[in-house]
Amino acid sequence: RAGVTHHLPRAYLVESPLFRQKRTVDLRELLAFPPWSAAVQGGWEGEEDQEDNTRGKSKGKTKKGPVVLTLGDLNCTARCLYLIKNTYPNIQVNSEEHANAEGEATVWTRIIPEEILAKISGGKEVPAERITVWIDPLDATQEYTENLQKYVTTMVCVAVDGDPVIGVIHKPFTGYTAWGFVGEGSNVVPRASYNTNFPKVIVSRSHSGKVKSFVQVAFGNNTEIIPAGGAGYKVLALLDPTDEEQDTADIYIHVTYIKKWDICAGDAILRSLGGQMTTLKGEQIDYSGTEGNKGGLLASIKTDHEALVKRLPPWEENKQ
Ligand SMILES: Nc1ncnc2c1ncn2[C@@H]1O[C@H](COP(=O)(O)O)[C@@H](OP(=O)(O)O)[C@H]1O
Ligand SMILES: [Mg+2]
Ligand SMILES: [Mg+2]
Ligand SMILES: [Mg+2]
Repeated sequence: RAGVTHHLPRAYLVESPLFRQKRTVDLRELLAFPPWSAAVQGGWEGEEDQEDNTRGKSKGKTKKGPVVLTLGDLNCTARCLYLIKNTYPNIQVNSEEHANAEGEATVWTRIIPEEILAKISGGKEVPAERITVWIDPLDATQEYTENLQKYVTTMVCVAVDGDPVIGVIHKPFTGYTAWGFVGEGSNVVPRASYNTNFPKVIVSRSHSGKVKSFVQVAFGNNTEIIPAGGAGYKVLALLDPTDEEQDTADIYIHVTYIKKWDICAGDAILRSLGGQMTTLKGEQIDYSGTEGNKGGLLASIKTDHEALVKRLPPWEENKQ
């Protein structure tokens, strides 16, 4: 018996404020997470004044404000991982890029800015174990190397029990940011209407597989197909973002393998607006566990999504 006396009663631990603080997360804290909170709040102007100024160097000005160097976002990966893991060891963080976060001394104060407190009500406490964060510091890498900057985004997504809940898609070269919080709101809106009889379909330009014939079988040989880079960019094409450099489309289809950090943020934003992103068989995508999505993608909004799924030809994952 003597050996167990040093154990504190479990009830004591669970009631301890310290214990609770580390194990439940107010989801609004994650929307307000410092590396992207400036973007969520609508601008990068204050960025260089922030106490913690490691996010990225200003690379000159556009009429919409400073352009943030994409390398800064890669650097953010290390900080993001470190800050989240250090504060909430039980949150699962999956990021496309890995960097050594040693020596990162920044502290996350977890203060939620007034603007977010005003827009999103409380009661969003979730046990950390149920949260998975997906980070894509650079989406449309191929296009970035071709200097096609309009396609480039950085994305963050928070999933709870595998469901996408918060999504942020930021365009570092124009400073535009779209975010959505399922059940709470979004700073972006859908367009007034969508043509799904003869839809304009946006698809990958560099990982296309056999998407063209797939789309033509589904919607006809004259279907307008828009090849574009970036999964974040293609989701924004379904909405009405206040960003000039943006194609528009009625649906987004992807037929090859894709990773969950590429799609979770777009899925969350679409869901926050009543839209849907599913596999080509119409299944919800689970944003916990493994990083790959093998079922392809169909994204739509203000549309009978199931009816679209029915119009798609048979699809086999290993034939793309
Ligand atoms: N078949 C595939 N295998 C792995 N990643 C893929 C893929 N198809 C698309 N992706 C990734 O999904 C994102 C959007 O692709 P696309 O621009 O072709 O539509 C890109 O993310 P990254 O640029 O972050 O790597 C791309 O690498
Ligand atoms: Mg990649
Ligand atoms: Mg990506
Ligand atoms: Mg990437």
